[in-house]
Amino acid sequence: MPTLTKLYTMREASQHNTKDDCWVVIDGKVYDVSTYLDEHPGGDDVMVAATGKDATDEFEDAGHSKSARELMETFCIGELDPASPPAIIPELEIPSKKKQLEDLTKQYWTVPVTVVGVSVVFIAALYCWRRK
Ligand code: HEM
Repeated sequence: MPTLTKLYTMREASQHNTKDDCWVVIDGKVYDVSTYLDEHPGGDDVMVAATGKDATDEFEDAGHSKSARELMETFCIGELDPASPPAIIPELEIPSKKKQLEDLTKQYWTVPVTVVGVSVVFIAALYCWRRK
């Protein structure tokens, strides 16, 4: 009989990214390490920093022992949905054509308006000074 594994998307896993609620994704599996953070010999910060992405490389780079790997399995809550995107891609803000045009118009008007304004004040001051 096939085992029923709960599947999570990276987006879902990435929402658990605090010291009270921390999930890490290692080698396609999702681990809820919330209760282990305080005891983790590598510290809680590294674990929180490893959320929201595939942390396999970080995990392997730390050179975890066989017993660490066995302990790790006790925190496994499921697997990463293979159909979901492997990483969170921040939505790009594409400025609309109207906004681009507005910005450009603002830029082009600021300099001449400032120059004309300063010139008018200067000429007025000069005129007043000469009339004295
Ligand atoms: C379920 C996940 C994890 C478990 C159960 C776990 C467990 C452990 C254990 C037992 C050790 C002590 C050394 C050993 O026996 O290998 C350790 C050390 C360490 N872990 Fe983890 N770990 C996990 C995830 C991570 C992740 C995701 C990172 C990095 C992003 C990380 C970084 C480290 C580091 C840097 C050390 C070395 C600490 C030192 O020796 O100064 N661990 N971990």
